[in-house]
Amino acid sequence: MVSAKSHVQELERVGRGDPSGRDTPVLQSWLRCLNDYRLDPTQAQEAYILPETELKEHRDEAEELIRIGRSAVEGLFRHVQDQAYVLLLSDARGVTVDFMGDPTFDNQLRRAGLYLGSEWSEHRAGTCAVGACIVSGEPVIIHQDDHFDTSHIGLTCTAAPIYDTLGDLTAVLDISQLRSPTAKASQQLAMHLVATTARRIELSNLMARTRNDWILRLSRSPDFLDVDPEAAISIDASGRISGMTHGGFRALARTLDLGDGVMRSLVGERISRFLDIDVDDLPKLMRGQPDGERVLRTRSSAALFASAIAPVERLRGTPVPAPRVPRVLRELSFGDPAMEAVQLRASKLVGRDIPICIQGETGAGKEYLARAIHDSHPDAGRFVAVNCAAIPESLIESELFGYAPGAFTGAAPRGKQGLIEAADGGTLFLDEIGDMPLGLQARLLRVLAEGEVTPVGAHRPRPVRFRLISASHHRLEALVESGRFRQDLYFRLNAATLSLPPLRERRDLDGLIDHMLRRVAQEHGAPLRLSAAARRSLKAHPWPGNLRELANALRVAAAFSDDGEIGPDDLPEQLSRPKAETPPMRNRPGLEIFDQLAACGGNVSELARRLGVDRSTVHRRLRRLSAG
Ligand SMILES: Nc1ncnc2c1ncn2[C@@H]1O[C@H](COP(=O)(O)OP(=O)(O)OP(=O)(O)O)[C@@H](O)[C@H]1O
Repeated sequence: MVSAKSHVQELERVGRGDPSGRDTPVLQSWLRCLNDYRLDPTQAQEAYILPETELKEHRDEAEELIRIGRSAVEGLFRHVQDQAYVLLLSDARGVTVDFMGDPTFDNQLRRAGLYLGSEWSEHRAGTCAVGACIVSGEPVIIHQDDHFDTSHIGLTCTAAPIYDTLGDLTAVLDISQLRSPTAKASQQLAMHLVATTARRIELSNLMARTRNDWILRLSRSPDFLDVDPEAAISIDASGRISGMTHGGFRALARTLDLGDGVMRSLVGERISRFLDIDVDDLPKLMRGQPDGERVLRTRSSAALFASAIAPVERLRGTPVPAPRVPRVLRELSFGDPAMEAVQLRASKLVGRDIPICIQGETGAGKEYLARAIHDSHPDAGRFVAVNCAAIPESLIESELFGYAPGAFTGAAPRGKQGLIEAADGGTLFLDEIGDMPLGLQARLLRVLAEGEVTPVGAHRPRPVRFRLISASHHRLEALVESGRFRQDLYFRLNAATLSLPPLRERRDLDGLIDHMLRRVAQEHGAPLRLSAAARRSLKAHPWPGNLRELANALRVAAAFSDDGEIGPDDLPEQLSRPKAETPPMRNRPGLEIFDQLAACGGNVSELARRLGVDRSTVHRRLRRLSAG
């Protein structure tokens, strides 16, 4: 590697106009750094990582792109992770909004700026792949001392732009290494991979956004036309262009010899201006037609292989129906607006490969909701629930990951399958994820990134595929801020957040009471009625233990009621007694735990600390009480 001193000298020579053997994109970027941004090559600047709140804004804006790009980016990462590559998805301002790297090298990656939240705009970081790509709009390799700032001259970075369907650069996909061979040519394959992945993301984006239009896929060769075309254009029912990938723009621009920078202006043009077809010809280009017939001519007489996809509406014959909330999800509430919003959002996530994070106070129904989402899918596989707070820390690893035969003293001789593997093909529900020890968070992150689990003591990873739903009563963001929860895991888990309202804020208490009473009556084996006075007591209670406390109260009342009529005296103490009275110890022992929990703001860990017991003990007590 060149020394910082000789690097600065070279930059100064270029600044004076001396000839240089560097690639043109690198030289152009150096000159922008020196002349436009007035960066001082002698002042090395560490990589800049955005503060949490700012990063969240960038991520929120890029949410859809991150979701659409996720599977392509994960696919690329699987190919390159063995070569210690890191992947960064940055937004159009150069801020890294998604990141994949080996968690083992976290500290080094963060220091080098190859991390979530790093800003790689050219005016801040100097010549770098993301920054140069944003300015030029072209894929670029910035290898080692191509970087402007001496802090970055050990890195090799290759980036490709991602354009939105109207032609604006919306993101940059970057693949980087902390250490690499000296020759720049070593990064050509990286360049090819990153450009291909960017093209696929653009295609997914186009397909997702233009469901009511035709999609025309084009390539200069028939190979992979249906699965990985060079270019794609969406066309509306009147034959006008409604969007395109960047490859699509190039294909059109070539036909009329148009220059760069006019992509946006092609939207709204008739496709027949560029290609020898109109919208009525598109059905002939659909899959299933003979390959030889799926060729068309451009207005400049070049031949292109083409493949058309009909609008979704046309394929179904009817307009796309609004999502209906499946029955299991519908039964979660009885007219509460906040819950209805949760139910609608949840119904859109059923059967999708999007991690869901459920937030809500203890007993608010997080696991119940997770099961309802799972059960709403007809082919859902197993539902494996893991309470990270209830399993003692020393056992979590082997419970989750399983272990190989003879992995440790006392291990079962045939080894043991872990809960993650047990969820293969189904749903893994990680309850109280905020209580997962930091070391295991890194291991879980690896499972999620790689789709593989390695049992304790095993040498070979096993592939796993599951839907992930996590839950926490902690505000995970606060845990991230205090360093108790990994930020990268947090971002991976909460692709979609569902926040359950606490029971005291719900406006459907009457409906809920009736619904739960019917269920308790079934368990009880006899009909139950609630007196008006008992209902008033239930409605006056603040429900610190939420739905669990309500279910529990009704079970207790059912047990005390003599003739199936529940009166106020049948309710647990904390509900039936006037607020100022000292409780006589008449009720089932242990129910006061709900009040104690409320005093701790619903925080099980805090209550465990105050009682001087394990979190798992508190959970066991709560569960025992709610099991009636
Ligand atoms: N919508 C609902 N209708 C009927 N009963 C419900 C509903 N939601 C939750 N419950 C009941 O409330 C109790 C607590 O629910 P659940 O275990 O899902 O809460 P949680 O938020 O996951 O609790 P924790 O934070 O302690 O893990 C359970 O007994 C469950 O059966």
